Amino acid sequence: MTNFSEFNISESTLRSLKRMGFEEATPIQEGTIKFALEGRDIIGQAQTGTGKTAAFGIPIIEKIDTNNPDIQALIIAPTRELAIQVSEELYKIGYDKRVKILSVYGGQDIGRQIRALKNKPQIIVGTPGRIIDHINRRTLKLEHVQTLVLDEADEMLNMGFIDDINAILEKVPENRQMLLFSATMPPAIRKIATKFMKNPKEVKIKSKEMTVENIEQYFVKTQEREKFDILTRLLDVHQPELAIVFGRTKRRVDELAQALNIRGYLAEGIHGDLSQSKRLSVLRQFKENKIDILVATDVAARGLDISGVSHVYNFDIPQDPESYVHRIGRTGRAGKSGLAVTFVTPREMGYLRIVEETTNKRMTPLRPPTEDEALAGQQKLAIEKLVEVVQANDLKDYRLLATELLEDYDAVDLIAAAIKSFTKEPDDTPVKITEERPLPIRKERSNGRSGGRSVRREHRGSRREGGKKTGERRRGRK
Ligand SMILES: Nc1ncnc2c1ncn2[C@@H]1O[C@H](COP(=O)(O)OP(=O)(O)OP(=O)(O)O)[C@@H](O)[C@H]1O
Ligand SMILES: [Mg+2]
Repeated sequence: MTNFSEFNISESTLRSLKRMGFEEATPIQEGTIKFALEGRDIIGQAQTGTGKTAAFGIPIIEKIDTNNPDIQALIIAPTRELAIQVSEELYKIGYDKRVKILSVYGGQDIGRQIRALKNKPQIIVGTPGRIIDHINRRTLKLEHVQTLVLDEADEMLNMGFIDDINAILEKVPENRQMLLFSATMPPAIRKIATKFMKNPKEVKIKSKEMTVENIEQYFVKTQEREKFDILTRLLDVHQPELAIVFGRTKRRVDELAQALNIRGYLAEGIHGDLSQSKRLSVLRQFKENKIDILVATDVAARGLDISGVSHVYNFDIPQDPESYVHRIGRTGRAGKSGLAVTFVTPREMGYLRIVEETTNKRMTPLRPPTEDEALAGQQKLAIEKLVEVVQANDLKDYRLLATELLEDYDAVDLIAAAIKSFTKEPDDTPVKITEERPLPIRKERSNGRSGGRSVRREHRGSRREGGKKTGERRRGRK
């Protein structure tokens, strides 16, 4: 690995990187920064959580002329959450150089964005729909853009943003540099890329598997109606630091979040029908550990970087292997370890095999924990909490009471009672989870890795979230 100081980058950026704790470049950064600085178009593919944001962010910051008030770089991302996250990372990289960055996305007051645009940002990070909106209002001038980035390019095309992206491309100078990044690059996107790009340099970080090694991957074969109890037992045994549970539909996510709360877990759902402010507040609560479990549709999968996510549960197996890669990639980021469990009904085993074929990695079958094992998991946590209280050494006001109690009761009974009261015992309060129809029966992909696209489109309607309430357009869906 190369230390950032060995790249041809400025002192100010090096200082910012150092403050961020970045010392060595990750492989994708090492493979792309030099070419990006030279002005080459790039198609960059590397596993989830391996620093693709900085791979385009560092050269962009380097190239910004801070004396020039024009918008010099435009980054397009599929969701607002991601647009915000990318702008934050760029802000950090450009901190010492004092680069001005603005994010624009649907759901946020446009007047406020228009005022912020007057403040002459040099980099814009935005979602396609809102960028188009600003172009139409003539509040966003892109004629001096030198670098254009599509983060999660394949997802934006899947979401039907191709017309929007075409329209945006028409507004940026033809001789701009274009950078395309994602962990998955299905052949269709390469084809489109070559249409838009000039002699792109393809940088693919070679690895045996498409998913990172440090994620342990399991599957549980189970009937639909048993999934929820298995999930709660797994949560009890695993005791995740933070977990994401993915569900197939918005209804599923709402029901799961509610059911988890009924059973005593701190969970919140996130999906495209929620208001912008609700989505952001849920995400903030999750980042601040005020909730332990985020229940999400694929909306939360792409690109989000939340430290502390130790476990990912696919309550429903995703319909296409790319989604799987991005979903489980929310854990095991930046070299940390993670664990992913995918639930699969017997009829859906074909999908599991397709995922494995694509990722080139087999999932280990996992036996669902028993109720006793779940209880043992919770008791272990209770003991940890109890010991923490003891170690905090702040029991002065309780010692006398304890001594008095010990005159009447047995010491072991008292401790057992304390553990019991700290233990979240398995709970079978009835919950409502509407059964999802299993995915249509599928045989293994016949033509290897490249056949996913058409299948993905067919079932689009049932999986994807509509953009109606979100102010984002999703065209191109027939
Ligand atoms: N050189 C580095 N040294 C240390 N940490 C890094 C480095 N580069 C990036 N990171 C950190 O690694 C994490 C993952 O980076 P990033 O979000 O860019 O991954 P990604 O490749 O875009 O993943 P995804 O495919 O999920 O979008 C972030 O927290 C980021 O700050
Ligand atoms: Mg990313």
